[in-house]
Amino acid sequence: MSFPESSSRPYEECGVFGVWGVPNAAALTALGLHALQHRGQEAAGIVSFDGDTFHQHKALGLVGDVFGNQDVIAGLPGEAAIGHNRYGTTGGSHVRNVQPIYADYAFGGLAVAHNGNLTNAATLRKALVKRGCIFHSTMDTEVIVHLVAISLYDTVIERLMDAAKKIKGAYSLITLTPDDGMLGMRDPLGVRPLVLGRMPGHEDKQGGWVLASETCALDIIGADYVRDIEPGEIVVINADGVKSLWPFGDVGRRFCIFEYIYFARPDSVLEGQSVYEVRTRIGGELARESGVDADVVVPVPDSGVPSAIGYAHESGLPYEMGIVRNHYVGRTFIQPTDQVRNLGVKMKHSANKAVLEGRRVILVDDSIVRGTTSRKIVDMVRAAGAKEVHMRITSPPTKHPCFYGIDTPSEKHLLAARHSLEEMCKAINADSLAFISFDGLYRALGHQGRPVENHTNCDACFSGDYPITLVDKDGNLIQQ
Ligand SMILES: O=P(O)(O)OC[C@H]1O[C@H](OP(=O)(O)OP(=O)(O)O)[C@H](O)[C@@H]1O
Ligand SMILES: NC(=O)CC[C@H](N)C(=O)O
Ligand code: SF4
Ligand SMILES: [Mg+2]
Repeated sequence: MSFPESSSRPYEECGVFGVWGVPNAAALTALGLHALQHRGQEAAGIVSFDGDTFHQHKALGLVGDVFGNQDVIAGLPGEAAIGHNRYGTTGGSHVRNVQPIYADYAFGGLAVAHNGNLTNAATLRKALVKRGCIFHSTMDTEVIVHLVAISLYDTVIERLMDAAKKIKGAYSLITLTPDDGMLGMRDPLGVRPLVLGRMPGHEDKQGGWVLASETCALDIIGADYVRDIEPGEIVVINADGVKSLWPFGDVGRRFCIFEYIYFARPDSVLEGQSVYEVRTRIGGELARESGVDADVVVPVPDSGVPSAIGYAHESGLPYEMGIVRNHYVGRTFIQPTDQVRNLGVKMKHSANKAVLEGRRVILVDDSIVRGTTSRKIVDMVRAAGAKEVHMRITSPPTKHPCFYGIDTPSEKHLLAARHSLEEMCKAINADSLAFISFDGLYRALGHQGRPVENHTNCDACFSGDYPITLVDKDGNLIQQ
């Protein structure tokens, strides 16, 4: 099993979704996964439970391709279902690496869907294989399935809690069991999101429950947002309602700050904050920190849009669509080689001469990873006749890989890890380049600045301050 740092791809993560106590749960799950498509485009899967038997369908591809056929949904009966959109962090893009993972135990079946990445999966896997466990995939998630199997506790919930105490890393999990219902679980620091929703009831029947990575997946099926699952919380959802368990106690919280900057959909609300509003505020902070004389503010679509609106508002400059996005091309970083990725950027964006010609342009994007997008866009904007191009980025420089569920490239591929600001500016051919400061970013989240102590969020890909031990990478356990 390879650790994600070997990856030459840019980043992405996964979406999880589950429904309990609602007719046609699989159809709702397919809709929920559709709303979460931006979180993973490699593979999709659903496992349903009809009160007696589990059913599953999973395949490589987009949700629409995998679940576009009514017969497929009809083959997933039941009032409970969980689903997963994958972009792998540990384990390649193969048919055997599609989630949810389903396993048959002596106590019955269990399905698991995971967003995040375990930092001790390789270490645990080694030990599990040694004691006879036979793995069917190369995903980190599968160690959870085996830890549940070998646990000496009686109930599934106790076994899952036992497994949770052995794994390290980031995880938002949804599991489906025959007797205990649907379970949702967030890692002790709550690095990845997970929200609870409820379907409206009808006549004397109460509405069922929904778990999802983001609130946009509740909206698509008409579910009401109830609350976020808390860091370290396990919710058990069944006919008795929602019961919370706290196996870890309170160890703080470190929600991924990049969810706000890039991953999440702008119409989602995470940890009580609208993603759209946070992004527009980051744009405002950026305009205050690194304003420049110019004629027009242009977003790099899609993720640069809300921040460019905030930047334009704060600077008083007009906001214009100087770059038009082709909506039939997905996120560029899903392309596996640099050559294809370069072409992908051209396929995806085109310059709008009517806005750019003769103008001094401020471009706003969320991040520079390899620099592929910025370089292409700046050249494109110049070729369309822009007089000056100033690049403004709504994250601090990305200098470190993520080990918590985002498939970032290793340091050697990260432009900011190896170059100064001036070198980066030159590399992307811009007239000026500025990133949001850490304090500006945290101000946009409602803080005074980046907390010196009692950190509230994970920002390790910018700061190198990893809140959860990187067991496999550092070899701690292996040495022990
Ligand atoms: O420096 P790079 O390696 O090019 O990566 C950075 C780019 O990748 C992402 O965009 P992407 O087009 O993937 O997705 P989006 O449509 O959501 O902005 C991100 O928004 C940056 O624009
Ligand atoms: N990006 C993710 O959240 C992926 C989940 C899991 N680590 C996998 O590789 O399948
Ligand atoms: S390292 Fe970056 S992307 Fe990964 S969890 Fe932390 S903030 Fe998010
Ligand atoms: Mg982008």
